[in-house]
Amino acid sequence: MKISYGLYMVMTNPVVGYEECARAGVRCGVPFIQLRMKNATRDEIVSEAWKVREVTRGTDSLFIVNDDVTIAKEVDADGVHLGQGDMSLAEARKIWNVPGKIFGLSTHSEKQAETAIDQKPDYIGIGPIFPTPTKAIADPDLGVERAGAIAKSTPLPHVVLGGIDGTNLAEILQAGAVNYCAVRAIMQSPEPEVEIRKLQNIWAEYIL
Ligand SMILES: Cc1ncc(COP(=O)(O)OP(=O)(O)O)c(N)n1
Ligand SMILES: Cc1ncsc1CCOP(=O)(O)O
Ligand SMILES: [Mg+2]
Repeated sequence: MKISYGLYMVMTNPVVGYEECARAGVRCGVPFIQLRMKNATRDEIVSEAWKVREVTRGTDSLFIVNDDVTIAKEVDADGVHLGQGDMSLAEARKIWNVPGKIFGLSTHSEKQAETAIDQKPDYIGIGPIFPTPTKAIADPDLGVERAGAIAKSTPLPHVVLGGIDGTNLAEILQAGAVNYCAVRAIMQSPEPEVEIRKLQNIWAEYIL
């Protein structure tokens, strides 16, 4: 799994719709595209998940389903992302025991990032960096320096998130993060491709 790639796109309520947003991500070569539909029925999620599966199949974009390993398995996604309050990675791996599938895990503190190592996720999420309305009950924000320090010290691949946009991405990279999600910054745009490319350009200028 790539370790330094920049943007990991999490799709929650994109104004252009999930399928179109996924197409924009694929056109931009975004390596991970996550479907994160909160407050939707299982049927609604499965229906969108199949569309995103078709859009991403055979492309450079891996398709990750949030929260529910049974949906990830049903639509033959490339991976699942689980939080501290979701099913454990061990349980999810029992349900979806297919080599090569990606299992991501959220962390919200130094301790959780440390504890994650034994669970052997393919990557960890680290956040939130800033307060965010995107997650209904978000953990306390870590701030830029603390999130960067966790990103630098963990031996696991990471992606930081929470309140990231074009105005603060550079300072977040400066603090030590390499990969990041920006949810509202992309989802609220009628032209997600434009926003994705802006973020990718900042990252490329900073990291490459
Ligand atoms: C890449 C990535 N990192 C963290 C999260 C958050 O997952 P979780 O803590 O389970 O919260 P919800 O997203 O389910 O509300 C994520 N989805 N993706
Ligand atoms: C799902 C999640 N987990 C921690 S912060 C977050 C949401 C980040 O969204 P935004 O980029 O809109 O602040
Ligand atoms: Mg979750």
